[in-house]
Amino acid sequence: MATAATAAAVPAGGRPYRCRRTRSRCGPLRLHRLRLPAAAAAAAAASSSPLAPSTSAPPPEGGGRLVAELVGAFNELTERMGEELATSSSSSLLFRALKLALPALRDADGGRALARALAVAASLADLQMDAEVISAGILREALDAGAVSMRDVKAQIGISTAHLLHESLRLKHAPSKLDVLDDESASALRKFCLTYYDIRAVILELALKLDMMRQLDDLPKYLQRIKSLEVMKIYAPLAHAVGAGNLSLELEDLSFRYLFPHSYDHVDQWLRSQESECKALINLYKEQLLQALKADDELKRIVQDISIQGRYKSRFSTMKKLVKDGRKPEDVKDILALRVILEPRCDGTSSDWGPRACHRTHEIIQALWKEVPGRTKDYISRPKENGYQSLHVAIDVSEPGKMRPLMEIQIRTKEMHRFAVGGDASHSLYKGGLTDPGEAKRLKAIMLAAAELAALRLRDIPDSDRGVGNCKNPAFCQLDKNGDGRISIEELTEVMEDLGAGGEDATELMHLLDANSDGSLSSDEFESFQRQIELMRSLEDEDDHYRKILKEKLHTVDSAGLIHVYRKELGDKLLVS
Ligand SMILES: Nc1nc2c(ncn2[C@@H]2O[C@H](COP(=O)(O)OP(=O)(O)OP(=O)(O)O)[C@@H](O)[C@H]2O)c(=O)[nH]1
Ligand SMILES: Nc1ncnc2c1ncn2[C@@H]1O[C@H](COP(=O)(O)OP(=O)(O)OP(=O)(O)O)[C@@H](O)[C@H]1O
Ligand SMILES: [Ca+2]
Ligand SMILES: [Ca+2]
Repeated sequence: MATAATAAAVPAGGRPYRCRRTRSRCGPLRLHRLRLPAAAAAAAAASSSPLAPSTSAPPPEGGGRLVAELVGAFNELTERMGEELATSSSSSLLFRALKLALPALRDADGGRALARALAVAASLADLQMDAEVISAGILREALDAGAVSMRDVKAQIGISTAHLLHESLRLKHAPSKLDVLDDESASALRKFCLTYYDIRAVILELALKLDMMRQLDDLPKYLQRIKSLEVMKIYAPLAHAVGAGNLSLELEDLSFRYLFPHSYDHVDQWLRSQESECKALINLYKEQLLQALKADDELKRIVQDISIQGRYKSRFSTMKKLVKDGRKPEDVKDILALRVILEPRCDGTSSDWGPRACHRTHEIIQALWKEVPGRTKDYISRPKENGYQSLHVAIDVSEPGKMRPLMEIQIRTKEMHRFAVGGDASHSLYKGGLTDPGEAKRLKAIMLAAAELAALRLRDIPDSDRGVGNCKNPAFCQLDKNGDGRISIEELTEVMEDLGAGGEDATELMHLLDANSDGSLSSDEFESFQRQIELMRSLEDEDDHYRKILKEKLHTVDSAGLIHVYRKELGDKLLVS
């Protein structure tokens, strides 16, 4: 079964993932517990992949394995956060949180607890949350499991992380305040959450809910439905309200799947049957349109920047359109979608350069593709009551003998886009169940204030020669405590002890990685170790990918095979008896 995570062709909102190092892991959330099997190490040594470690050292065991997990998880998180958020203070905070969580969770729930904690942290990093929120995400599972205490968190991580954890524990019980989960009480509860709880803790809770929804198969059916209902009524709209677009889409799709499995299957089958082709088309059209717009002389004169976003519609959003007014699938005009965002030149003397650029873009589109008559909406000439401005056209991308869903193109200026995302016509109002523009403004102000305060706490340590700009390899800098450019045996022993391993493990790891036998690790030696860790993690990802495919394939065989025949026969027989 396709997951909601695969539904969006291109991240619809939020910022794209950025890879600082030349690694291939900047994709959807996949963070796993690191295993270092001997076979994998042999594969690493034999591999011609550029990721293959230059050292043929066997993979570390015991405490060394914990260090490898620590470094792998740390690298992944800082990479997902992006360079400007991963300040020296943030790196240090994350490193400490991982050091506390790893030994506490390593063996809990067969390793799944650690994988869950890291997946939550990865979601938060993808949402571009700060290191305090991410560290709380790492530790929440350990706190729930009783493996660390609030006192540990306060002492070893800091008061801000402890506060977020405290808030998120309070939030966990918020739905129990309701007797019935109807629209009115759900809306009141959402408002309550956004008013009385720390907004960053709300976001942490959303990431935890996403993780819970991804594991829902493990729960009994009735719990699956109760949890899905809560997510549908409370958490998905909350995610829209705080602007966590992709997260809300996935929450919606997952809860849709558990609440209405038959309807979900219908929509899923229809969307899936054309998904890969349509996603490829979106990327192709995006490129074609960008080239055409950039080549146009008139546009060149009045516009200084053009960007295009694309997306494939989610399962739940499609279902809503289909049932809204009983329309046919071919009448849903935004299954494929592009959005052109134009930035008029600032030296423009004429104030209508924005609208002119949008209309010129429309003409170029008309020359390129087949516009569906009567489906164009010009909210630029006639803005919506809430002030929303954009020009919408529907394009028929079918070919002879090949019917396809329609493609919507939204054309707007950067200014109009800002308003559609954060102004009175904001997406949080449009989708987030907020009815009052004042409420959206209040939320935005709270968000900005929270970010400002967090930035004060998390900025680079002044006068530090180990700030982000000076530290090419943050994991190395965390281990090289005295900043002399080498990781000594004392430094390695210290981290081992923090992870609950002994000094002899440090000696063993040093022996394994110290290629020139000078008794310490240079940055080059450490980078070889990191490449090895990276390779192991990519093998794990592949394994995970294959496992998903096999699960799906084997399930298909099951339902068409003997078990299915048996079940049907039994059902038929019971019916006539
Ligand atoms: N942020 C924001 N986006 C909007 C608003 N109104 C419309 N949109 C976007 O524009 C798209 C299409 O809107 P319309 O062209 O008005 O279409 P519609 O009347 O919703 O028609 P159907 O898509 O056919 O149901 C929506 O799916 C949104 O993506 C708004 O007030 N705020
Ligand atoms: N034409 C488009 N091009 C690119 N992204 C879009 C386009 N239309 C919507 N999106 C984005 O895709 C995400 C999901 O949108 P979705 O289709 O569920 O709802 P919507 O288009 O905003 O509203 P509606 O339910 O009325 O269609 C949102 O982040 C939205 O901004
Ligand atoms: Ca050192
Ligand atoms: Ca050395």
